[in-house]
Amino acid sequence: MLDVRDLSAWIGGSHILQGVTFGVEGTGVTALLGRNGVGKTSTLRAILGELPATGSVTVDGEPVLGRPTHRLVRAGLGYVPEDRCVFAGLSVAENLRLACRVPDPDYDTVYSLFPELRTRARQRAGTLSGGQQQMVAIGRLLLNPNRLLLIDEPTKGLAPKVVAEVTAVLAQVAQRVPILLVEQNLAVVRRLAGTAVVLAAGRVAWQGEAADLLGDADRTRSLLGVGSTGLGRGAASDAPSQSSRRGDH
Ligand SMILES: Nc1ncnc2c1ncn2[C@@H]1O[C@H](COP(=O)(O)OP(=O)(O)OP(=O)(O)O)[C@@H](O)[C@H]1O
Repeated sequence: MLDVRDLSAWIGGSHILQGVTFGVEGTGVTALLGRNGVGKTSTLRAILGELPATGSVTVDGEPVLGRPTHRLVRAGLGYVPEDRCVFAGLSVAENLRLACRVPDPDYDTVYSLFPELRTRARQRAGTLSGGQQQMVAIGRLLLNPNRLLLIDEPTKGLAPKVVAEVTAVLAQVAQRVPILLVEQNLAVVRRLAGTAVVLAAGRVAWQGEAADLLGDADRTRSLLGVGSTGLGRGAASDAPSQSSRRGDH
């Protein structure tokens, strides 16, 4: 449903995306992977019109590259950036209400997936844990109809138990709407993704079935710089460079 072809973008004189080409199926989770700094976030931002880019991006055959971001969001591309962007000074209910763009927002789905958002409706979002803020960020997208969700590192910095909770919720969300997921935690990728696209130095270095990537330790190591052993152990056990990541609960 999403087709990205020859996407090219520059940031401050650096050629960050150098002809990225891949597709996203209309169901399930496609993981966008790669070592730090290879251009995963930039790819999402280019698709969404936040980063000027050349090439072609189509959604269900409709060209969207270069359209303003708000138009793409209205057309059904939902985005959860890495920093989640919840309004810290507003309550959970206010954060949700602000996101509504349709007359009949789907609170039933949101509250069935995230019961805590109802019980914490009056709590200021800034006082929520990282995992709860992630729920707000995903929940507010689901109030509106979506054709595709682009979610950037949703488990980054979260405690293992919370990673497992967020992962379980994403699995449920993926049954309703396809997800393009940037994720460093390979246990999460293994649990969620049917397809994987691996970037290296601004290009697609590999794409195929996620199980084929993660089942091949040498390939995983050469493409991602991490081993694939023990992937089933715990949700946070395989993230590279976790020592440099922020602790959060
Ligand atoms: N605003 C910016 N100014 C300068 N350089 C940038 C900016 N944004 C990204 N870059 C550079 O572009 C490259 C790609 O960044 P990007 O965030 O897309 O990578 P990534 O694969 O998502 O990395 P990570 O896994 O660390 O989040 C990196 O080298 C990064 O330093």
